[in-house]
Amino acid sequence: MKVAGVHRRTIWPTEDGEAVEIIDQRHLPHEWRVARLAQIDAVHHAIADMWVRGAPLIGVTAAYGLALQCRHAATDAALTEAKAYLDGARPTAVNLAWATERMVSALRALPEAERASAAWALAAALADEDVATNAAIGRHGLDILRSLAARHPHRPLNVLTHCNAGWLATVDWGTAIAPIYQAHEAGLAVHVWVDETRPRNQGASLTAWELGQAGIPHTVVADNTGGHLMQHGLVDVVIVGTDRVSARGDVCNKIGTYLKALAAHDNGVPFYVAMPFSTLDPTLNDGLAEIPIEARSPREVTHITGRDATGRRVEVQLTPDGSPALNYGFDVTPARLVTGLITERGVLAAQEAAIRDALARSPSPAP
Ligand SMILES: CSC[C@@H](O)[C@@H](O)C(=O)COP(=O)(O)O
Repeated sequence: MKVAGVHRRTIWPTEDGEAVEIIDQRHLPHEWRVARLAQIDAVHHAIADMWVRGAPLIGVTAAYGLALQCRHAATDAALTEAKAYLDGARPTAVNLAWATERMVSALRALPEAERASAAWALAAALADEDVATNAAIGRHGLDILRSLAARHPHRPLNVLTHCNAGWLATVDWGTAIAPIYQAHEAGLAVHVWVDETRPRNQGASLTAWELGQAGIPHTVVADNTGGHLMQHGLVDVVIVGTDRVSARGDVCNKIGTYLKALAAHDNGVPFYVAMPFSTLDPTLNDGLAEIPIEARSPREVTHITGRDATGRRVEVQLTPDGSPALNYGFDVTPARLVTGLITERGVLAAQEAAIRDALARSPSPAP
């Protein structure tokens, strides 16, 4: 994706090879800040405190964290310890454990002396793989958008999305937003309804910023607006990302996604989920019962951060002193409400047989 006309990824190794750099997303959309992560502790903190966020980007960042740690200790025990430490940074997005597992299982097969350099190369390969995967998701999703747009040739296609499953949530392209980028590049007129996504406002601050950088028409709406828009025929399709999908196709994503799926179902609006296979958790079946849901600080609900009239970043309190708040980060949408899963291997029904068949059938696209 281009920022001010320059193509960038969301994570990259430094020229001296001593660290990785990331965009500190806490400061967007008002300030562009890059942070250097040179130790596993810094990587853990950047994930837990959401300097980086979005399931695929969390995974790749953790892979680099493991690679940095390998320079200090690369025994089997050290790898296991580093993996457990990083996996604990955020519990819901399975891409984190997926990426560290890919790293550890490949590194264990190597002599200890070769592990540090191999780990760095492997983390870079995972980053490249993420880009190729998301580009493929974009191509498959574009086919859906084209066929929906053909029903309304004289107006833009209205897509609603929740949270940020765009470029900033991955290494490049995004998952749910990748088809929108590709539609825009192909000259298909698209307009995006962007849910603000309380409490951390990833839609209002990140998705809106990304789409603005790309020149894609969009409108930010309060989270409660989607149902009304759908009742009035103003949404042609919903596309969201996901943090973990169970074997039978239940989809965990940012809190509030389930309500959008219910509204879409009630109004006959297709509800698609963009899912790289790194987000599939084939060990779980009943997503509602089994997917761990991250509970974050109540302060994210009681307070809100933005820019004041002087341009200063400020945090203000919304709630009365002493009112308790609860902050679940994610919810689960049952498979029956999902029209289809847009994956790098094609568009699948959110059903166990289709998912397992695709898992067995074809490899992920080459980086
Ligand atoms: C391609 S990102 C998919 C999901 O990770 C995304 O939709 C989401 O819920 C992100 O949540 P976040 O808490 O900002 O990490």
